[in-house]
Amino acid sequence: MTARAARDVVVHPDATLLAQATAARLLVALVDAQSHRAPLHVVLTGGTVGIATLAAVAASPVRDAVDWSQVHLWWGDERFLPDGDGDRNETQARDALLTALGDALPTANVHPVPALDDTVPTPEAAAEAYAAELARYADDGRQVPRFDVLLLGMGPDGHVASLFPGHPAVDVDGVATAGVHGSPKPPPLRVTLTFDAIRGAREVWVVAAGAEKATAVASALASAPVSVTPAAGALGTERTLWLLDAAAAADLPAGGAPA
Ligand SMILES: O=C1O[C@H](COP(=O)(O)O)[C@@H](O)[C@H](O)[C@H]1O
Repeated sequence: MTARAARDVVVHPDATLLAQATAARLLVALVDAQSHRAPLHVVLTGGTVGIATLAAVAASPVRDAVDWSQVHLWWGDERFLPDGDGDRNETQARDALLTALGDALPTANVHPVPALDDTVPTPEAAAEAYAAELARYADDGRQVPRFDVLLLGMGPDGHVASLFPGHPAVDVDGVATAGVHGSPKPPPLRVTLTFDAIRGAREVWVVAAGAEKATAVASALASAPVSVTPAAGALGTERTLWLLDAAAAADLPAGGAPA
């Protein structure tokens, strides 16, 4: 399965509507997919719009149309901090959505990146343990499950997951995860999916809002080198979708983005 370089772009008026529309899109995508396959594997993102999207999922009555017992949740990246730290993407996702889903979402279906503790002292140890968990759900000789939807936020520098411009993790291949040191965005220690893992997803959705992201959005959609704008390398095998607010789309050519 080869990732496709063509990208679709949808622009919403503002960040609030972007999060609500992304939540609606995600819920319908899950309901549709559940009509013909199970279980589903969804990769969550941290970041401003990513967490607002999860909160919008929690607030939607359509969430009850999804059979959450057949949905597995993963993360595209994690800040390497102790369990329960408020800066962990997992903690924020639990607060925004997972707690609200309650018993509908079995605990065993939630696969956070291991947190910093005595048994997991380094990002590399967490990355290795997370890769092992991913491999448990993989088939067809793959390293990760066939993700149905993989959500990614994007930083103003063009990073996705914890793949930062010029950082070694951008070039890691052959493995599903990597430890990250010296992230330019705090905290410095992180764990990330690699591009190998991301590009195996059926659908990759990059969600970004705000004028400070406009330059990186335009760069990624013009297929800049991933060493410069990592988001350019975020591709799905069936679809790559960019979901933007008007401010983030401001530097795109009129009418959207080139493929
Ligand atoms: O640190 C992170 O940042 C990005 C983007 O965050 P945003 O607040 O600028 O939207 C996010 O995608 C990533 O998961 C997270 O770890």
